[in-house]
Amino acid sequence: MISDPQCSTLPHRLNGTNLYLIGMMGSGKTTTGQELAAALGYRFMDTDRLIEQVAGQSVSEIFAQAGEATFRQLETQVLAEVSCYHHLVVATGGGIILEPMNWSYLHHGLVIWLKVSIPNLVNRLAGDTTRPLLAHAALAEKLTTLAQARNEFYAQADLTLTIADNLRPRQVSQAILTALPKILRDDI
Ligand SMILES: Nc1ncnc2c1ncn2[C@@H]1O[C@H](COP(=O)(O)OP(=O)(O)OP(=O)(O)O)[C@@H](O)[C@H]1O
Ligand SMILES: O=C(O)C1=C[C@@H](O)[C@@H](O)[C@H](O)C1
Repeated sequence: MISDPQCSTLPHRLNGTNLYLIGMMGSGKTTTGQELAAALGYRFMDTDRLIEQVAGQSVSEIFAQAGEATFRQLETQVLAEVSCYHHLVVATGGGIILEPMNWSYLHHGLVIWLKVSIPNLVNRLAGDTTRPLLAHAALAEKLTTLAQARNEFYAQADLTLTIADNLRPRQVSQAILTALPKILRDDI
């Protein structure tokens, strides 16, 4: 539940507007998104998990068997469907920001960038084998290269939250709740 009285009118002011979390792999979109959804009384969805349900395969299997281009098509298809609903917190795939068409769906809601330092991402993702773009690569170097190519797209978010390395998921969620009123638009 929302504990800060300043944020207690937030669910009403949001009026069901979806919140889309964007950011690098490991930035905490899923973990934080679940906290945020619970605090707002929203449903939580994760585009990677929805793609896996549609395809009947894991993200790694889709990349290996059908290739990244097919994964990206599925990602756009899933995002288009998700954007038809409301009262959702959506954890998006790290690369969803690369496809211009995806922004037309993301902008149906409010877009929040979880900006996490590369060393912190490395700590979180070391040993994780579920992210195909990080397989067979030196983790810090690969994450740095991806971030350099993507940060200009992540920066198109409505809200950027720079996450201190020691901030727990619940504190990140609380920081989003505190910052959201400042970016609420009149047209939502
Ligand atoms: N604030 C946090 N503090 C410490 N660990 C965290 C925090 N947020 C997430 N983590 C951990 O980092 C890992 C990655 O988190 P998560 O899966 O939520 O990231 P993600 O952004 O959804 O990644 P992806 O885009 O690859 O699915 C998990 O092990 C999670 O427990
Ligand atoms: O950053 C990326 O491009 C990706 C992130 C993951 O969430 C998955 O969407 C997939 O592994 C690709």
